[in-house]
Amino acid sequence: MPAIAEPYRIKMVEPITMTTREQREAAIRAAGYNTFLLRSDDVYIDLLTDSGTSAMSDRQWSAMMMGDEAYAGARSFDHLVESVRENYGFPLVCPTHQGRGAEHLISKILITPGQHVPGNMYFTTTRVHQELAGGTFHDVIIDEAHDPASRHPFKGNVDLDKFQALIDEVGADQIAYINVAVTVNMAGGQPVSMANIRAVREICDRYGIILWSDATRLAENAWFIQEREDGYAGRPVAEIVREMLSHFDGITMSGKKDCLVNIGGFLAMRDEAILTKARELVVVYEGMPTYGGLAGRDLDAMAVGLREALDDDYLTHRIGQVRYLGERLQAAGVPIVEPIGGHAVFIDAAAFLDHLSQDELPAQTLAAEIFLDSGVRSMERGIVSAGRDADGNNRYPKLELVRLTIPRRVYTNSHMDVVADSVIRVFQRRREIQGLTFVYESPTLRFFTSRFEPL
Ligand SMILES: CC1=C(O)/C(=C\N=C(/Cc2ccc(O)c(F)c2)C(=O)O)C(COP(=O)(O)O)=CN1
Repeated sequence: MPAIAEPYRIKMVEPITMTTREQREAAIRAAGYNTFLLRSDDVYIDLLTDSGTSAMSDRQWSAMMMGDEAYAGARSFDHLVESVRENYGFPLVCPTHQGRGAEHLISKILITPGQHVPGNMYFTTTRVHQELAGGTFHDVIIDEAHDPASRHPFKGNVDLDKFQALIDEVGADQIAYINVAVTVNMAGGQPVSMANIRAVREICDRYGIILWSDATRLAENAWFIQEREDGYAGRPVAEIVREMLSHFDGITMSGKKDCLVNIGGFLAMRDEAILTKARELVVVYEGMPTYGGLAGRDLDAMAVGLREALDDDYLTHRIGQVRYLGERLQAAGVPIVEPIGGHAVFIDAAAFLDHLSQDELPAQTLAAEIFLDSGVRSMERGIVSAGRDADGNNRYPKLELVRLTIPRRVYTNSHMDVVADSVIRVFQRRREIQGLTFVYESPTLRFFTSRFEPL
């Protein structure tokens, strides 16, 4: 892909400082070898997450200054609704503090305890809210998604046979809804094709099953459709997003990704009955239906950001930057998930540290080693993130990954070079690296707060 310069100029900067090896050794020990527990000041280049870490534009900041902080019926809510209608095509919106707020509401609304919820690979907060509402998650993603080396162009696709088999097994009436994430975070930021979305829609129409989307990275998904799917070359991303979403009954949205804000989320839908239930619940868990746990200024920033995230030049640069980092690692022989995803480069930690067993926590170990080498923070997305099953046994995911997650409009390719050089240095001395073991294991979403020590 031709390198393009940032389609913006920088108007404000936040100084960052490089630490010493001694400072980093003390910091990672204090953090229990868990990058989630590091202090921001101890981190040089922060690739933990693209969630809430984007840089906002001058248009977003100025919209914030006009935020309406009325408790009820604020103009800011109207601005968000107008932006969702215009850009996503959904008439009804219920704001929440962030994506999991929306996941909480829709799980309670659509799931009757004992029902089943198929989806294209799990995501931690999505699955936990489905389970808390009494649902059982079933992974219906195509097999290629679980193979880091497979170059399938749409690894996020639903396996239609798996979906049909679940319907045949439990009955359509026992399927609360199917949740199609665009892109698929845990598979490596992998997209779903328009053809697959249409095919899932046809099955849902045949059986009367609700088709929902986790639209958190929908703009990046649309950019991959433009790049890879027949008939979409040259079509604006904004148009592709509208077509994608036209097939869904509604979405949960974490605005902290493809709406370019630091906090925010929402439910968007067509069915008034679902909105009515969402409004009954949102006042209990988030706030009035016109603010949903957010300040008016946050709603305005999200209304502007969701439109900016659909810009073709912005997306070509953003995805190009992720690809630049991935290609530098590939050139050095570092094993990564292919094709390179939209929001992150996912290192195949199992291949990288193939002398460690999964019980020696390769991804957790590698994330700590990269931080020790350079102060670059990444995230474990392997056995620790997968957690334990209902019987209390460790889940053993096929993907044991370290995610180098690129915030939007924050770093330059010079920072990407620092990251690549560090990962390559660690790769060159990988045989010296020993694993980690739990010293404290949190019972819920353990990757956030567990602590470890070297074996
Ligand atoms: C595809 C999807 C997400 O990626 C997502 C969040 N993502 C995060 C933050 C995070 C979440 C859960 C973790 O185990 C994790 F370690 C990191 C992330 O870094 O990727 C949410 C939830 O949106 P909320 O964060 O606005 O509530 C829903 N759907």
